[in-house]
Amino acid sequence: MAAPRSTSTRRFSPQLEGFCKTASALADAHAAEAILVLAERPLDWASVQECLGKHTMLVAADTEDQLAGSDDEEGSEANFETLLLGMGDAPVYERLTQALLEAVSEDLLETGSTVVTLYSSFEPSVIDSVSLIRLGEHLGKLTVRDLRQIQTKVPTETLKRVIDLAVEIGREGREGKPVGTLMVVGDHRKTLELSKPMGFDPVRGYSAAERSLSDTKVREGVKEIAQMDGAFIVSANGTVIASAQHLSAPASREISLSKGLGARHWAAAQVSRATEAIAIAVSASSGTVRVFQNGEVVLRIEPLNRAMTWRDFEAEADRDRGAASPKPTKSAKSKAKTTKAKAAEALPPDQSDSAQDAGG
Ligand SMILES: Nc1ncnc2c1ncn2[C@@H]1O[C@H](COP(=O)(O)OP(=O)(O)OP(=O)(O)O)[C@@H](O)[C@H]1O
Repeated sequence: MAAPRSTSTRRFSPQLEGFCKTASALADAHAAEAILVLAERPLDWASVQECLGKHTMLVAADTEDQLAGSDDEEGSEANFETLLLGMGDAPVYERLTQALLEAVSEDLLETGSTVVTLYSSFEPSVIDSVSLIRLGEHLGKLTVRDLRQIQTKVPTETLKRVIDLAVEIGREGREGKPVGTLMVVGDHRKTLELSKPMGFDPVRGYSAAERSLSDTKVREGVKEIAQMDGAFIVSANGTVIASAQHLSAPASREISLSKGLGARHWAAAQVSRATEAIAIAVSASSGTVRVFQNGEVVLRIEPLNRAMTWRDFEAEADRDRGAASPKPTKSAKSKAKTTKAKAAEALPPDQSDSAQDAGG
């Protein structure tokens, strides 16, 4: 049984109280759906909750320690919905964005919600800022990570085009039905060696110009073909080389994926591990787009209800990739479940021979 967590060291300072009251008033004035606290250390959650009042409350933090006592687990003094970010030194703007994306993907917030956020922007670990964020406007302009940080031989223009197409497929589906797909971009010769047609390939026999993703008609055709089983193979210059392909890259013990991701996502992870290609998986069930490189998710884009635009990240272009890279995220609650099922999760559905091997 978990011991009750002590709050004795967590002061509810007059400053924190002032910000909580301000956040609550702001949420009332703008009919905000929720108040999100981005915490850098555990707070006196009971007092924070009391002060924030009746609003839906979320707390996001980088580590489980920082979230301690905030959720509805035994021994907690509050019942915030918690979001574990694991983003280390990422700037507050990125962490807030990730927290909001996570909240949307966990169905804690709607994509069009208005949210009041409390966070620390000037003095580390001290809540000193409050913002009113309209998610529709904010998240529509963002991706979780800067595309340019994906270091690949595939030109950014091609990647952007394929990812935009994937996002459209995930968001729009086809004729009211959700559609998932898989696109593998770059290193197409090696990718072809690891694939075989699943049946009829609709792009076969067309000239390269007729298969170029720079052409709107080709992109529309890809959306049609995406309803079929299998993967697209796209060259670095944005030409569709093949479609409806079954990928069978070798399993790697380095790969582990979140629970709930099935054969399509395992195929994406494995082909990106076995080749220099970038694999882009669109989940039919959620519309989420995941970009895989070297067996890992390096970018995740949630299906927002409006067109995504790409920001210019000049200021961050030279930043060290590792330091700037948010780790894969998960809410604290789903993480607990994930840990229990770890061995099972680490295996692709069709490779259940050795949990230890695959879990790495
Ligand atoms: N190795 C593969 N190569 C190409 N396509 C594949 C492969 N494995 C699965 N797929 C495609 O993915 C589809 C969905 O499979 P599955 O439901 O197991 O994947 P998933 O990762 O759970 O994705 P989703 O979230 O879209 O359901 C399959 O019908 C098939 O079209």
